Amino acid sequence: MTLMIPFDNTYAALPGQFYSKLPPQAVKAPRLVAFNEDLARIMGIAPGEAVEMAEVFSGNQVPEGADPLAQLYSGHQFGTYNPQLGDGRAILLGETVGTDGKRRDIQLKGSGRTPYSRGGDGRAWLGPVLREYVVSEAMHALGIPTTRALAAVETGETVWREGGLPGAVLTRVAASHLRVGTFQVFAARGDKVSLQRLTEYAIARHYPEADGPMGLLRAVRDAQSQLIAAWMSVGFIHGVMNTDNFSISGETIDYGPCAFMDVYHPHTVFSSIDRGRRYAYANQPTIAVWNLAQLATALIQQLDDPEAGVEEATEIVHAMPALTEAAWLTRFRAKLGITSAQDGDLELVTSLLGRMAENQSDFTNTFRALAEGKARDQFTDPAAFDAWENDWQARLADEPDPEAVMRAANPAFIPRNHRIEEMIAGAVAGDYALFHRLSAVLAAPYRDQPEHSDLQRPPLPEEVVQATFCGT
Ligand SMILES: Nc1ncnc2c1ncn2[C@@H]1O[C@H](COP(=O)(O)OP(=O)(O)OP(=O)(O)O)[C@@H](O)[C@H]1O
Ligand SMILES: [Mg+2]
Repeated sequence: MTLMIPFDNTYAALPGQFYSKLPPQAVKAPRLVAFNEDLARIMGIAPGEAVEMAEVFSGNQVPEGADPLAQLYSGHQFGTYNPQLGDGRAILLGETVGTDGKRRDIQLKGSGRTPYSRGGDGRAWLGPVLREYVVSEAMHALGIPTTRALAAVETGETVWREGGLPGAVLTRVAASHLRVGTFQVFAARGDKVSLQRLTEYAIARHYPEADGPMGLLRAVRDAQSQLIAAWMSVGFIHGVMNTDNFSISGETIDYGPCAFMDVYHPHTVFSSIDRGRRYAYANQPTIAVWNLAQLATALIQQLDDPEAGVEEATEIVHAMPALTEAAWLTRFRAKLGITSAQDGDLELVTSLLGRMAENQSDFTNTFRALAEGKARDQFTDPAAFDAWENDWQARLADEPDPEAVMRAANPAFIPRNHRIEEMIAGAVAGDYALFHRLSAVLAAPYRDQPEHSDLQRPPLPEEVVQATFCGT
């Protein structure tokens, strides 16, 4: 068996301003720890022996047909513009077109220094690599647009963070790695030609029906409002929604400090560096609008008269909150078993969420329990649920099969933080059992799997993860 990746590269054919071409840096002793056969199959990749795959997915061996490069981008980090970021620890190997006709990037993350590394070492350690592997695959199984994980390799090298940690490389797959920041860097430089080229490229690759820069803006807005609503519906907190982590394709990207909420509270933040709570759970829709406004600002720079584009761009951006709210309401209706729309639905949802916040309710388990008639147990004061339940039951009267709707909208399993941490601790000690179990269970998050009910349990007080770290 020889690994075969049918590369078909387009980004590498763009002009040189968009990237730096260089191979990944070799590592000492690569060992393949995970390979996603299902994803490989869709991508038309023929797997090879583990040893060969370890060589390729660590970056030690550049596979035939790859055209490795680091992409240039910039971005607003916590609201402050950083003029040059770029892949400081990632290498795009190239693209494939899958058996489903979809074009996907294949990128190594943690593959060594590049011209964009600034002070960084270009590396990743095993913890964040496995976190991104499990959580991104869980998001996919939840039905939420996301980058995916094709492989994970331990490098056999030590990465220095707070102390010495095992190094690793993630092979990430994405519809593309175009970010809002990819546009911002050329707008900031006043490079209209590159901006136009990039706009054409993004339209051709993601939104062929879009008409010009404003059509692209509209398409990104629509995709992102759906995405944010989907995040909200599963209690996902991205944690670092900087414009360089905001994709043009509408996929979730960069699983650095992300986390799923256990106890519901709208102000929940996990990321240790998000001291201003900018990226709190309930702020995500607003931040998405802010990010879209940065894309709008960048895109209009390519117009002959940027001022003339301001009005249309503003209108497009201003329509985003209503679109996100509509998508949000559709999702939360489904979480209550409702498929039709009636006045009062919004109040029904917000009233439940308010009671959950006051009663320490576990977000995932409360919604899942609705279909099982056990939700009142999730409230410190069950009477708070009873008062709401009457209105809800009355609303369900016209719904043909609310239970099936709820079971398809409310996952039984999410990647809970304390389990992710436990998995990482295990893997660092050489035990991948929990990694494999989480991967298997989270592949079917809407299915009852009573033999894995321990993975549904919220953390005990001593297990609660207080903070997640970008220190990746
Ligand atoms: N260890 C590192 N060495 C060099 N550059 C790094 C390192 N970690 C992060 N960076 C760079 O810092 C910037 C912002 O980091 P961020 O945490 O958003 O990215 P990331 O997690 O590496 O990548 P991505 O957004 O591709 O998932 C990026 O330009 C990234 O490449
Ligand atoms: Mg990033």
